[in-house]
Amino acid sequence: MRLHRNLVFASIDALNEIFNENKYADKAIQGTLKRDKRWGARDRSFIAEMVYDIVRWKRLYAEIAEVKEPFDRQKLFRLFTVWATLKGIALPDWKQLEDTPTRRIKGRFDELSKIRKYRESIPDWLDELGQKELGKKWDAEIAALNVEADVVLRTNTLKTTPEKLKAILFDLDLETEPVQGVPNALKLKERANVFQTPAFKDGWFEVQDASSQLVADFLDVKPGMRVVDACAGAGGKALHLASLMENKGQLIALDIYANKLNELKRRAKRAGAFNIETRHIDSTKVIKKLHEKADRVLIDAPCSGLGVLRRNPDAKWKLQPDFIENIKQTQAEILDQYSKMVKPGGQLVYATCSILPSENDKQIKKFLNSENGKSFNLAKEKTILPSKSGYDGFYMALLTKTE
Ligand SMILES: C[S@@+](CC[C@H](N)C(=O)[O-])C[C@H]1O[C@@H](n2cnc3c(N)ncnc32)[C@H](O)[C@@H]1O
Repeated sequence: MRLHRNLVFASIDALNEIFNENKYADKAIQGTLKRDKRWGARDRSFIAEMVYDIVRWKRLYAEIAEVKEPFDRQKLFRLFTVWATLKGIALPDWKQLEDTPTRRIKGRFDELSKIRKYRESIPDWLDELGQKELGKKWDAEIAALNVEADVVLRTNTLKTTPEKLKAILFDLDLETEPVQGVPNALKLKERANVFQTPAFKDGWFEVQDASSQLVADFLDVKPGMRVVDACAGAGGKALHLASLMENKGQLIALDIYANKLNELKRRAKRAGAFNIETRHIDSTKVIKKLHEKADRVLIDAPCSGLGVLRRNPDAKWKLQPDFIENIKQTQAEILDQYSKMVKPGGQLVYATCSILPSENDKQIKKFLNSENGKSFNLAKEKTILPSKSGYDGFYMALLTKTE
């Protein structure tokens, strides 16, 4: 592979924005890719791959390169030389790359790979937390969370079928395959930007990981029901729920952020999902008005996001232990208060994209032992681990409220 100067320099700029200006990796990459219209698909994937890799392996590469934060441009180039050397890419004779000790890089990589926190490139606190929560399973999970995620589509059954979607994408040279156990999912055989396709613009599919697609199914909604999606955000699961409800009945999408609900409305229009009503949670009244009114409630709770590190590698560096402690408190409060919206005999799903038991089954156990939780029974629960499934880490529990 020949390294192109403008692509490498643009990637270094993106890394500077991520590490020194606190930008999210996906936003920094998106902005960088817009810079030069002449860049083709290969150039774009080079930038995305290199930047994501260096973000993902920041700690390991910095140890190998013997550089400490803050990373000025010279240090960023040293991280880049580690990346290129480990990938077996011949380095050009640019002055920024002079005196790269290639053999030493490989030696240090072998040495540091013996220690998990370096091998998996994670902060000390995260390694300790993972070990404490998952014990022997942590090794395999953190390794799986460092693998680049597949692109999975969810067919919008309000507009088409997986078979038709597969055929339409095939005509665009986008090959897909079904995902076992996830009926409306199609996995891309090769990464591609699917957002430019007419099928996406016409609302035939959404990009949604296979594990995430199991959440709406878990709630067992039926057309004509009143369903509340209590933490709807920009609506990934709400759109899925609307399609399972065949646009019949009422789907009330709540969130504390109005801007996310606006995005949901935009997506719903594209998807042809007409039974969604958004309500901004700007006071406790919004929840009180819905007490005992819903056949089904989905709590897709705010969480650490540790199950989706594959697609957000910079979360390793942005997450803090305090945030996780606070979010657990929020999860408990949400379960306590929002469960009141379920009708007697109705059902509730609590879900997270975390692999930590303290955010998942332990949170549910605590709720079931609380005053409000006493009227619920655990019908079933599912923990999806990335090492076993190959998809994102998720947890979901279905609770039934007594009549
Ligand atoms: C995991 S995300 C939801 C993702 C969304 N359901 C989807 O499928 O695209 C959690 C959401 O909870 C929202 N949230 C945080 N605190 C909340 C609260 N107290 N009440 C309701 N929503 C809350 C966040 O704004 C965020 O959109």
